[in-house]
Amino acid sequence: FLFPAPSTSSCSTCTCPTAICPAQPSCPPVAACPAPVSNPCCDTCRSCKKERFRRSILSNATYIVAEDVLTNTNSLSKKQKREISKENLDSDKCNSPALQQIILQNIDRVTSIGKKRMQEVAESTLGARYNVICARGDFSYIANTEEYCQQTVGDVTCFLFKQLSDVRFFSNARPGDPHKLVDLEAYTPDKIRNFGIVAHVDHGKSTLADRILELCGVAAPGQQQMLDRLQVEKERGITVKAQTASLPYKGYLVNLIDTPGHVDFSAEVSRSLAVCDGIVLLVAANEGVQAQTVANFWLAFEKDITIIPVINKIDLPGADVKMVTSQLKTLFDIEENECVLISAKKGLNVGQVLDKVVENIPPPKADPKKVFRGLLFDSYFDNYRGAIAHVLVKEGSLQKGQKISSYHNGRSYEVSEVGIMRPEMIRCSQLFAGQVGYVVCNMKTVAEALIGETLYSASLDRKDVVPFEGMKLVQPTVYAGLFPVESADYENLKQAVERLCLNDSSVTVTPDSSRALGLGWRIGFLGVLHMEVFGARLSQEYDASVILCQPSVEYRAIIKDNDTIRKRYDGKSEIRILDPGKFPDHFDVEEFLEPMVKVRMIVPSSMMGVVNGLCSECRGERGDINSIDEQRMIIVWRLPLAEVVVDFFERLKKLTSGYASFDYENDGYNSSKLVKLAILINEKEVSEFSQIIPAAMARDRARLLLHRLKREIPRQQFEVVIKACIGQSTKALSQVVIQPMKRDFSQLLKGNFGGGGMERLNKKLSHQKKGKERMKTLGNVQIPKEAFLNILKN
Ligand SMILES: Nc1nc2c(ncn2[C@@H]2O[C@H](COP(=O)(O)OP(=O)(O)OP(=O)(O)O)[C@@H](O)[C@H]2O)c(=O)[nH]1
Repeated sequence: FLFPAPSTSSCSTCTCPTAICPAQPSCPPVAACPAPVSNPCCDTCRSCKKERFRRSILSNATYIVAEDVLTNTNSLSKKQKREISKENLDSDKCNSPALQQIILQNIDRVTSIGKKRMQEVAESTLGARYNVICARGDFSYIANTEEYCQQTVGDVTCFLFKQLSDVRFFSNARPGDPHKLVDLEAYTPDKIRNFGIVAHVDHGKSTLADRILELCGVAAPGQQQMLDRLQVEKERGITVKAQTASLPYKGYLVNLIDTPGHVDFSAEVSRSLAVCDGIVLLVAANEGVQAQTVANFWLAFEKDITIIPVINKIDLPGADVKMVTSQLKTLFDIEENECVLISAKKGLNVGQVLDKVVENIPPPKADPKKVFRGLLFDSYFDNYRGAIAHVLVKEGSLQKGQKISSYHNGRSYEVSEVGIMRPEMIRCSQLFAGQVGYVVCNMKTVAEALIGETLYSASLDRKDVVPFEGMKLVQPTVYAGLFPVESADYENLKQAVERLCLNDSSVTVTPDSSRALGLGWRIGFLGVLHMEVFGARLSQEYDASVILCQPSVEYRAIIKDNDTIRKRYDGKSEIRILDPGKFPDHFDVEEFLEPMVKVRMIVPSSMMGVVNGLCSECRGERGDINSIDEQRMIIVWRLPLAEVVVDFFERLKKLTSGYASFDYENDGYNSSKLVKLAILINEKEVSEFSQIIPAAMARDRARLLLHRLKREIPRQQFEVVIKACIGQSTKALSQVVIQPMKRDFSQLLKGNFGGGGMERLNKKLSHQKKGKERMKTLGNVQIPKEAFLNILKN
């Protein structure tokens, strides 16, 4: 019996579950327990013994048994079972490091793909039959094995073992066991603090969250990025999804939300702030205030919530605390003495941050006396349990079995589980007013768990319920085609896309198709990084191979005020243009519109010139310029989004050697001259390569496309002319020629340059030329699929 479950009794040293022990109803509390190795009550009381045995079976128990006894487990006495397992305790195959590594590398959200992959890797590397059991929470099994490993990652426990014969999966933990459930009743609103950690990218949010988890005794020291659970988050070291953790601290329940720093995920930040009464605004001492810091400050300021300024990374040699405090004073009027100086990495002064949180952030405005009403602020999809909603309980309480309704969706549910994140899901008996937790209530899709939804007790009449102010829905800014690499994988990919979308409500999906790439989708994302993360998650979590095409933005066209013309566009006065195949006729359009963004950049003063040059090259309009200290300026430009999504940030980083930071927000539409850039190969249009772009970008884009096409299309028997043209015109904006393959007739000369040799050669060459001309008019250019992939790929 190798991995005892965490102690569930109120006494850490004595395993006696006090609540069911009639002999000793007052088992000493944890602190006062005098190390009773053999607590008398456990030996004398029958029901206690019985319960203990039941627990030993139903807790995380791994029985390592010999092959012959496995078939006969039922006949084993309880004692025998324990002894058998003890015998194997010394085995060096227990928790084998090789298996541990395989689990850590392959564990995901317990999808069958993840399990299969883990099994395959173990079998191929270790050359024996292996099996995997994965589940959330406690589970028990009897496995006949001689080598195994049990590992918990996040809220998933995984048992990978060399399989000698059958496995018996015992049962999940008892869901209703009151000993397992955390009781949060003591945390009344005045004992609760809800706050978010916000900062620019890489200023140390997740590291600070790790240290806070350690300080609150929830995590072992030294663990990293505990709130970044997705593989893509771990690999790239970025936070993509905001995560909550409810932690006990000095008699308070502090709910922290670790938010993403990258501009693409700023919607996550504003969503998180809806449930916070304050923020910890983190600034790295070596980099100072950056673009995202400014954006986050104003977000919190507008919401009128408490801001606790914290300067991180003070251990670094390049840390300049004076510079940061003066920047904070200039930009936000924050006094030097308000700042907490910490090193999240070293764990220095982290306690001071929590003390400030408790002292300065007000308790949530919540009323425990009323009937339940809660705000749904986030959700994700679990393959087994459907949508899991994260809620802030504003009034009353929420518990298992309670009937609730959703205000906007108008549906009713029965709550099957409530709990808090710590950072794994921990079941609780009840969630009380002011607390942040999760609720499972048989919502089938995330669409039902609408962000900003008001949940209320079904005992209330809908007309008496005041809904919470909804949250602003974020609109995608960039769109890209998504196709399976092999058309046969379409159905599998469809399922994967649907599931992933359930976890990421900010993407939009519309079916699309292409002659070259088959069936697929046009997907709307919040930015290019969001798009990359989506692609990476598809391959990592669903094992899918996908082609993500080059991103484009959503243009619009105002149709001329004429009934006949408007009829062609379903009577609409304004249309969205995403598909080049549906680009409207210029004569029908009054005006084309292109999306604009307000870009805020913080750059060293010495590099102002180059940055301004870049922005005006990108058709920008200059906005405000302010200095934040002697060395840094904050500059604002209004730029077309199409210019920003391509490679603006890379160019900015290159020009400023990485010293500039940037952040943008949508800023309406501008009138623009748009064109359709068509690619003609031997005078035939290949629609897959067509693009809608502002006329100003057409020439550069045409050159780039033609350069790629020339590289990718193999030489043919005849000459191939590739032209980039505007709209229906056949006049080339740019053109490249791929020379034909030629047969070498020079051997005909055989050194005979005079006489008939030269003549024969010329005759052959002229025949060849004529033949190729004929083929050029008749033949189709062969474009291999790989060429399509390489050109269309982002
Ligand atoms: N020297 C030093 N390094 C730190 C400190 N805090 C964080 N770091 C490092 O800074 C890097 C970024 O830290 P993260 O915690 O991932 O930053 P983040 O703000 O969560 O990043 P995003 O989620 O991508 O926005 C990591 O390499 C950390 O080890 C600190 O106090 N001192």
